[in-house]
Amino acid sequence: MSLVPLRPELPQFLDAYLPKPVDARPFITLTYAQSLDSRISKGHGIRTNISHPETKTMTHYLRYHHDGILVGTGTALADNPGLNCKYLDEVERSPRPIVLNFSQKWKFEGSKMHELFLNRQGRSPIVVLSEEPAQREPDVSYLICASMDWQLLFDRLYAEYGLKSIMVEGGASVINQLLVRQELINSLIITIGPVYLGKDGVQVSPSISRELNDIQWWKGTTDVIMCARFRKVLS
Ligand SMILES: NC(=O)C1=CN([C@@H]2O[C@H](COP(=O)(O)OP(=O)(O)OC[C@H]3O[C@@H](n4cnc5c(N)ncnc54)[C@H](O)[C@@H]3O)[C@@H](O)[C@H]2O)C=CC1
Ligand SMILES: Nc1nc(O)c(N)c(N[C@@H]2O[C@H](COP(=O)(O)O)[C@@H](O)[C@H]2O)n1
Repeated sequence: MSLVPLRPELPQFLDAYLPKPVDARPFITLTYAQSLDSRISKGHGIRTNISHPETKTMTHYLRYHHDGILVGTGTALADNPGLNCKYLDEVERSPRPIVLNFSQKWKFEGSKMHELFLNRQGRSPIVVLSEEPAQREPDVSYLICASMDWQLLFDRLYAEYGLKSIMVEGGASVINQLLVRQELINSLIITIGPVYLGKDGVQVSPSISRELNDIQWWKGTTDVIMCARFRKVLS
C-alpha cells in the first residue's frame, strides 16, 4: 500500500502534540481511529478500516515522529499489522514495534512485521511477557516484566531500549486502560470516521469520566482529527 500525500496543513496542526523531550521517561502519544459510536473495529479479531487515506497518511507521519509503537496481543493477532512507517519510506524512521504478548500467542515468524523486517522495510519487535518465552525467536528482543505496570514498562523501554517517544495504537483493552492513566499520556490524537460500527463493535471508553485540555480539531475530506491533552487531576 502506498500512501496519499500528507495534507499540507497537518504538520503545523500536529506540531504542538508531537513528542518533546520529557524528564527521563518516554513521551507517550495515545492515538487511534474510532467510529461515531466510539468503536475501533467491527468486532474482536476483525481488522476494520475507519480512516480515510489522508488520515492514514497522518498516522504514518506520527509513526515517523516516534521511536516506538505499542499494541496489545489482540491487535497483533487480529490485524497482523506492519507497524512500520511508510511516510517518506525511510526504514530507519520506522518506530520499534512493541507487542504486549503475555499470552505468548503472537509469533513474529510469519507475521507482516517479520516480512517487513526481512525486506528492510520495518524494525524487529520488542515483545513484552511475564516470563522467559517457551521458545525464543531470532531477532526478537524480549522484555520480561514479572507483573504488568504501565509506568514501569514505559520507564524500562526508555532506560533499556532508548525509546524517547512511544505511540500507543491499541487495541481497545490497551486504550481503555490508558484512558484512565492520564498522568502517563502526553498527547491524545484521535481520528473520527463517519461510520457507526454498531453494538458488536469493539468499544473504547474509559471506566470513569475524563476531561481534556488544549483541544484542536482538523477537518479533512471525510474524517476529523482531535488533538488534546488530559486535564491534570489536582491532588
Ligand atoms: N481503529 C484503530 O485505530 C485500532 C483498532 N484496533 C482493533 O482493536 C481490536 C483489538 O482490541 P482488543 O481485543 O481489546 O486487544 P488489544 O490489542 O488491546 O490486546 C489485548 C491483549 O493484550 C494483552 N494486554 C493488554 N493489556 C495488558 C496488561 N495490562 N497486562 C498484560 N497483558 C495485557 C492481553 O493479552 C490482552 O488480552 C482489533 O479488532 C483491532 O482491529 C486496534 C488498534 C487500533
Ligand atoms: N489510523 C488507523 N486507522 C484505522 O482505520 C485503523 N484500523 C488503524 N488501525 C491501526 O493500524 C494498524 C495497522 O497498521 P499497518 O497498516 O498494518 O502498519 C492496526 O493494527 C491498528 O493498530 N489505524
